[in-house]
Amino acid sequence: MSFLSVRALSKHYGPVTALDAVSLDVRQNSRTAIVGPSGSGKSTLLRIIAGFEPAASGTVQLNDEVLVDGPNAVPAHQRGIGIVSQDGALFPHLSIADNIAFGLHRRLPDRDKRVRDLMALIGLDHAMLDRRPHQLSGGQQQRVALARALARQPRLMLLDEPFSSLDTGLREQMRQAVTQILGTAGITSVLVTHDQAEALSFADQVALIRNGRLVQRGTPEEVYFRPADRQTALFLGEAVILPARLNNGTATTALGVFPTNQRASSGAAEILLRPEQITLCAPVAGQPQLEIEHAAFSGANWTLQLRLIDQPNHPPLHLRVSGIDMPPAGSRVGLAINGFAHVLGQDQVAA
Ligand SMILES: Nc1ncnc2c1ncn2[C@@H]1O[C@H](COP(=O)(O)OP(=O)(O)OP(=O)(O)O)[C@@H](O)[C@H]1O
Repeated sequence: MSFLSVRALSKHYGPVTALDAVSLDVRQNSRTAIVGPSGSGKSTLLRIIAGFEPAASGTVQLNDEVLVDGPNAVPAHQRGIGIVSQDGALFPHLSIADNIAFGLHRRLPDRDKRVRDLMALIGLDHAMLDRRPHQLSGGQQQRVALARALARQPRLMLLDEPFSSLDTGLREQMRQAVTQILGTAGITSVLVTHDQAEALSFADQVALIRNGRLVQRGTPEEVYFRPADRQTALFLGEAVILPARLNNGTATTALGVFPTNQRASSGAAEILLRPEQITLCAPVAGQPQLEIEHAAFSGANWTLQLRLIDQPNHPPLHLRVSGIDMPPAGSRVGLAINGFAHVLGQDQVAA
């Protein structure tokens, strides 16, 4: 049952088609991440849902209430939607308490208590209530922005790249904290990000947009291991993509014969393996053998360049693997493949 329903939403800026008939369903109490390259239309979609931008055509419904029907739209402040943007946009001249209370009615009897409860929810000390935003760290300011948006008890929370101004460690920490806060508050949320790892770890549904079109949506595991096409595969993470000949549920490739996730397909195709599916092993007679040409250590992983020994014309294979005892450059190895190779479709949208 869809809580937020977007149907055939289109938007043009002069000759630019920012959104081209995008449809998306979001379940209540779920977390959706909209991911895509820069300029793909993610923020435009979020801004139309929020009511900051009119649509050319299409509809948006929230809990069966029509918010957008072509150019007709319910005003943003009547939608019951909260939004947290990249910079948080706190009012610099107001205290933290007043920033959070901004959305609450002035005569609300338990106003102070609501503010204190929200401070507790976002994990900030009450002693910070009298400070101004510039006296807080970037991560703390983003928490306050979230508390301010939560104060209005929104039906839906929109998060527009809310972690992108934070540095890596804090980003991860904030992502976990926000996921937990939204879960505790039971609020349906939609996150826009161009960071695929962020999308995969935040959401229970990932929607991938390219050139204004929805290319794929599914669980993080579905879109990562079974991407719709080559571009999507490469966008969502590191990928080993190989030409293959399909037959009866197997793919014959330069690296060997693997089971595929599409029994019915046959003929020439490209298959995808994620680096996590590949491990190095001792060379096996009768199986393709490889030589390690370069091995670069980067802490948790090694990045290897491998040469197929019996196929001098085959391009080198680049692989990220983990391991403590890495054989030195020049060593011969074999590869073991875990799970299924995914058969890639044709790219859905021309680049
Ligand atoms: N106000 C505007 N006027 C003209 N063109 C716009 C406007 N806003 C967005 N666009 C164009 O619409 C397209 C989609 O932009 P949008 O901001 O939605 O992309 P995005 O996926 O959010 O990108 P980013 O990740 O860089 O923020 C882009 O080609 C952009 O240049």
